[in-house]
Amino acid sequence: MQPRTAIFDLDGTLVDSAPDLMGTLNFILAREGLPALPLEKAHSLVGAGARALLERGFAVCGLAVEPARMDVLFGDFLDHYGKHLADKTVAFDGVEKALKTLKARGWILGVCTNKPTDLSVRLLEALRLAPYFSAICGRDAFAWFKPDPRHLTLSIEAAGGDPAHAIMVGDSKTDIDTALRAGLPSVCVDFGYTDIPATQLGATRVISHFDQLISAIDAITGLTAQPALSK
Ligand SMILES: O=C(O)COP(=O)(O)O
Ligand SMILES: [Mg+2]
Repeated sequence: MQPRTAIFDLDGTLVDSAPDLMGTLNFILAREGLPALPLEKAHSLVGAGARALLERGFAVCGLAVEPARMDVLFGDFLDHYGKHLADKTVAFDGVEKALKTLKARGWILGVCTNKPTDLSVRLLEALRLAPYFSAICGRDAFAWFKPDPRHLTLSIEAAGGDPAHAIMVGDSKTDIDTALRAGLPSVCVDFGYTDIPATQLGATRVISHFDQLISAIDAITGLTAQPALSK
């Protein structure tokens, strides 16, 4: 059988990174004399990359920032976050067990995230998850990024997989839209960072814990096998 590829989103899917992302956002806001935003705000702020997080954070505080000033703040954000990216961030429960099981079954694994590639690699290394992945492709890895489907299809190819035999696992509208545009099935976790309920995003399957990932994937691969079986 053709090896299959599972591509994972990072923030809100594999890792609960909100405490460190929001910690850095609040560090920048405090420096600008603005009040801290609560951790729960991560649901509406995280998902489109660090720059969007920063811009959205200032917008929530009612402040429009000039692009040139935003460039400087973004540099400061990356600098601070880079030093704190694994302070409080942990993998979601059951992640490593699920990755191990998929690997043992011969699946190719990869990451497709809107986080910068270098930070994504460093975070996954700090959490000892990097060795599971054949490719870790951030927002800057290609000329396109999620929800552009080429970020996903190129990540699959970078991992050595075939987009015709792949699935996306994510937590947000961005991830599921990307999978839909690429014509791929998807699994959406319902514990990530999104204001829209996971069940409303159009994913093929929704899971509430990584312990449910393997059966969700089995159901999807069973579904994709059905047309061939009925021929
Ligand atoms: O950090 C972000 O805003 C996005 O990251 P994700 O694509 O891994 O969810
Ligand atoms: Mg995410």
